[in-house]
Amino acid sequence: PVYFEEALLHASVALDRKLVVDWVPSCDLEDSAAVETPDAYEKAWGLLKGANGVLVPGGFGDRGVQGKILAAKHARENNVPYLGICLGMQIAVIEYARSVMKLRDANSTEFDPAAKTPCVIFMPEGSKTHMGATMRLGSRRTFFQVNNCKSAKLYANANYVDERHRHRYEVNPDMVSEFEKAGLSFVGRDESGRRMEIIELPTHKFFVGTQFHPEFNSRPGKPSPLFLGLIAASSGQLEHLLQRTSGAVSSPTRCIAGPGAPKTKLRMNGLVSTYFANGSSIHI
Ligand SMILES: NC(=O)CC[C@H](N)C(=O)O
Repeated sequence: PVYFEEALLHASVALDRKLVVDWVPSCDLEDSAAVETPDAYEKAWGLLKGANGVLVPGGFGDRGVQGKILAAKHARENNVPYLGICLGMQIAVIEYARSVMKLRDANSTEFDPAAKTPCVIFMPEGSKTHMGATMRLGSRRTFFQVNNCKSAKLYANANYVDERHRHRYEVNPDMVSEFEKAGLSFVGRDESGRRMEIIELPTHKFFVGTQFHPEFNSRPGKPSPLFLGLIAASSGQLEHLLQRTSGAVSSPTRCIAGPGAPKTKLRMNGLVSTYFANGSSIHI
């Protein structure tokens, strides 16, 4: 979780906004919590609904997954900026399949090995390419498929970007065209074109999911482009930022208020899980 908070901070400092991070245990958003722990349920939904942006980070196992799906749905339906990282991208895909495409059985085979509509699947070649290890790890290249999407603009219209990975499952490549027909764009892919790396909802203010972990490459003074996008979208500065990063504005104007300008309090929420523990812990 340290990486996420630091990446959020790097981006907030660059955009001159005060960051308020509320960690929401995703289990508390689930229907069962309304009955079993009503106070926690009220609190979790209050934080989520009050947030200017939502981050759902990575995780393993199925604990708290339903709560994360509800958070992605809330962000998607209410035009709240959303960044889903790794598992956070996979659950956004599952949510889209279930809610928008009416594929009620859609799931990841990580959570249900017998899923009738497996929209996220175990990477078949993982074990072969990594000498017995099943995790796809380390820096890999993502190629942008289109240059007018938000993430390509945030990465300064690069043709490709190298970011770090840590996963065993991936979007089912056989369902990609079905998703794209239903409006979900897969704007970044690996060199084969079969492995999905970045999703976007073009009609949404900022709804982005990445199979990679952009937080690992964020540094003070050199924030992750996608975290900048999340914070900018959460504080009404995305258009200006995109003009700057995509080169439409040539002079290096700051996209934010200068020193002494009043600060906007940015309240963000997220849901999260830590990397190694299961899904229900805390976050932004
Ligand atoms: N780091 C992650 O979020 C991993 C996501 C998922 N559990 C996978 O293995 O693909």
